[in-house]
Amino acid sequence: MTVLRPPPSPIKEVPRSPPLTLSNPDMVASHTPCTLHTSVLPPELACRLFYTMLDASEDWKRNKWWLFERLVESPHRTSFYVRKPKESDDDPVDVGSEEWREASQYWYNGRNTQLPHYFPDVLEEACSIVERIVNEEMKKRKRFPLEWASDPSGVWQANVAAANCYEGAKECVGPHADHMTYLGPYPTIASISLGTSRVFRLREVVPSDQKQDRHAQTFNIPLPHNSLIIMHGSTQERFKHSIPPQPTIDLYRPLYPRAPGASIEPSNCRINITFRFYRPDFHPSTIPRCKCGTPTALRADMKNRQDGKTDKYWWHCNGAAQNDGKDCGLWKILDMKAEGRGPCIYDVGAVPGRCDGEHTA
Ligand SMILES: O=C(O)CCC(=O)C(=O)O
Ligand SMILES: [Fe+2]
Repeated sequence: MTVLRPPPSPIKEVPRSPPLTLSNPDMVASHTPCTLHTSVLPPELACRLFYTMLDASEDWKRNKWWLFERLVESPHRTSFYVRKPKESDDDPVDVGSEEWREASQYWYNGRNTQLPHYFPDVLEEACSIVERIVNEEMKKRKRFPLEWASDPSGVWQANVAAANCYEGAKECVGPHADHMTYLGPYPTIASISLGTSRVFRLREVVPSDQKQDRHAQTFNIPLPHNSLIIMHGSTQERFKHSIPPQPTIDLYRPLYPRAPGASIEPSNCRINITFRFYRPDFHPSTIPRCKCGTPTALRADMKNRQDGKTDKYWWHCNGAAQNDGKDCGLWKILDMKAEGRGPCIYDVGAVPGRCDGEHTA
């Protein structure tokens, strides 16, 4: 007897797109959930901030963590800053408190560190300008249901900054999405670049149920001195970002000398500062701990994205990074309501922009 079977369905060829360089703000906005802004600070301020952070970077550290029984070191130096509280702050960040020491320590993968520094004055000056640009941009964009609903005006403010120094063409940071432990879902992160131009690379994590239909594309965005890239809500949920090593870089020649009459020295360093808002409802005291006794880390379930409202996030043990590569294996789903977090855009309803959780770029 011959059994007739339908012919096997042909394996679908999914076309791959080559990496695309996004060389201007319009291209960045149309392919990614980020916006690019050039010449953001007055040139003298940008130069002064570059010199201040470059000098400070002598004391910045290379992060160290355990990876498969090997202690590895990050191929760049990093540091963490906390904004000085304003007199009008209801709930100021106290840089001296144990809780903020813990949050800062988290930036260094759980290693013991000194207290974080307050923003130097020049960083404060730059931060006010960056905040203005971020808020103008956010007014034009839809808001996501799980974003923090700060106050009815929806003003974004940075309360911490992480800084990185990449010396030469080979220093880099590998592909990652920023942990959301203190940022919460759909954070806005404003990232300024000073010094040598480097490529910022974005690559989408394609959800498991779309893998049959499409491949991720790599986007390369050259970030020149004094440019700002804003990673808007959904960037950390959908994309990994990196600063890849390059075969060569162009030296940066500052516009101004360090002091009047001094000669101008070209530099092979890039300074990056990411301004962030650590949400009060993700205060260090509220972060679940695991059996290792350390705060867990929060990350988005990038492969199983939902509708913006019911997206999944996981608290997971972060102990392995420092505990000889051993973790306690804890994975626990974030439950905003049960954990008493919010208010989110979704809770307050009437806010500027749309809040339908639909993704465009
Ligand atoms: O240097 C950059 O532009 C990216 C830095 C970064 O990804 C980070 O600090 O999380
Ligand atoms: Fe990052």
